[in-house]
Amino acid sequence: QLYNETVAKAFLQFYERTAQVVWNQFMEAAWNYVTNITKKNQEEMLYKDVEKSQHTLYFGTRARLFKIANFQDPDVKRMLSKLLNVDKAALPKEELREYNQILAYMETTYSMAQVCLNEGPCLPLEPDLEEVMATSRDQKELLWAWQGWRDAVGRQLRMTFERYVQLSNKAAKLNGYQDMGALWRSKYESDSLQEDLEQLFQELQPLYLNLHAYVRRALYRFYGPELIDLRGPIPAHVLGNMWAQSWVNILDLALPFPEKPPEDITKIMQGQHWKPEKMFQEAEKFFTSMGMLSTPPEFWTNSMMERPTDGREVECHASAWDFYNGQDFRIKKCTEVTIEDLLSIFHQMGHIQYFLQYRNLSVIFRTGANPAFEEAVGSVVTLSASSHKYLLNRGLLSQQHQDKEEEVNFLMSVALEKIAFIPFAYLMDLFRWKVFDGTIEKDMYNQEWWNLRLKYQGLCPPVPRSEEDFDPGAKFHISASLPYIRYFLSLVLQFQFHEALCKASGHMGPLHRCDIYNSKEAGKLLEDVLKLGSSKPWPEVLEKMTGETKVSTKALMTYFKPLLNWLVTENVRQGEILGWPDFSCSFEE
Ligand SMILES: C[C@H](NC(=O)O)C(=O)O
Ligand SMILES: [Zn+2]
Repeated sequence: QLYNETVAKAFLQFYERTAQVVWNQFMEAAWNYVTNITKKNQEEMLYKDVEKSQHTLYFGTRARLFKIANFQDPDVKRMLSKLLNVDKAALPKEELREYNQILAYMETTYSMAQVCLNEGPCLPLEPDLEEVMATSRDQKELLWAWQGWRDAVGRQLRMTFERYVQLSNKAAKLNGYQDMGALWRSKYESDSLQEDLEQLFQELQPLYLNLHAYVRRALYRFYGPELIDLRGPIPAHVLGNMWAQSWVNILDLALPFPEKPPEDITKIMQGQHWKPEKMFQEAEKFFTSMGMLSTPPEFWTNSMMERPTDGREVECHASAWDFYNGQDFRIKKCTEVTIEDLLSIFHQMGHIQYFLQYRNLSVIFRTGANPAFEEAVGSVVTLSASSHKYLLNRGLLSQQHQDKEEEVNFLMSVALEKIAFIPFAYLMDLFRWKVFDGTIEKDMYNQEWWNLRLKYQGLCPPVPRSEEDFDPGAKFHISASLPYIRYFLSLVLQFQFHEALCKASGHMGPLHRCDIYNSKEAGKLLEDVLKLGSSKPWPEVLEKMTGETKVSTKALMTYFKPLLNWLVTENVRQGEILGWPDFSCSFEE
């Protein structure tokens, strides 16, 4: 028949040639906008977005004409089936324009928002408000930043978000999905995704509940009973982070052995006059030390490594960019010289390494095996980069070895970053899936958000919230319409990868002491996986790396075993209550 496999191959080649051009032009326009937010650049980006959608729709509708089921070549079948989902391009022209304007408005409102002091300067999120949340120990100042940020962002986005949900669902339905949450979940090619995720979450609960109880005690010691209820949720503004998604900045309050504080790597970096470019070079060097690919010259000339000082408005949230021409790859980050930013750069450089490894695949396959793989690549390297062995070897620590107690302190610092993150990363899309499927009605957005924050994270807002507020919008990924479950799955996956790569590198001893720097064997294993992009179903790719076809918490639990033992002993000694039976938030009394 007319649309046979031979025709399909020619069709896909035509797609390939045209997509590279159209996507590259869109990426350039989008980059120009987020690194110089002006009306003109927004218009240019919106125009290129329409062109990209027209291209997607043209090929998506024609892909439907092929009887894919009868085809032999697995790549042809997989490529054609991926073209069938045209996402927002399915919307009628006028609604697509409205949708793109809404997306730009939400993301820009977030990026431009500031909180103004009564008399004097207005502070942006990065680096100022994040610095306050990380370093202030004055709960009134923390509340000012926490509430100010939500007034400046969330409240402005509430109405727009309601329309965003409507148009998202309309686009999803036009692609044959129940709602946008179903379309987002389809990227994982699994009909048991939600059950599997819940299972992973349940397995990690003991670790989280013990950490939560222990940190609550530490905060109680510092802030006292008027702020902290030892049987209740923790107020969300005293955990060292604007969204309480990472608690690493309150390590000083929660150090298991305070008489053996870890060296302050940020101070050491600043003492050694590190600059942002050196931080990027350090991250690249990690990958080349494993025999993996180095970045092309364009990366160093075109990236935005610091917030510009020429008055330009930019989107500071860190991200890695593929320009789909096999040569141009960039990172955008408002870098500060801190260890937190160094590890964030390792994470972003992991995205770049993925882009480099799969750049010769069809554009259709130039994504991670699933979105969590993309996030796990950079994060698995940060597990080595934050190890004592690596930091010592790179001159960022001077103390030769860690004794048992210093090791518990180290594991606590990693847990405050990784374990604290688990329930946050899980609930972000639990919330949005329920918003998209209608379980959460628009006049319940904020109270349902805090119900989930209470249920999963054991947090309370520090002051009463209302439906005038829209606190979810105060998180980048919600204002930027970026799915988040990828970070939850990546949190588990990165330890599974770490275990496999450490084994390949010949590492002996505890998993948390492993550092795969300089390991060509680990590099080869990782490279063979990244080269596949999304050309194979991700269980096959996972099996290639780890020998397993399922995501498993085993490696994560192995990594943190010494800490969990210490936490359980400590919590029993203190008679801690795990969880928050006093579930009301203090101001409600
Ligand atoms: C974890 C996630 N990282 C990222 O966006 O790069 C975040 O910042 O919330
Ligand atoms: Zn990422």
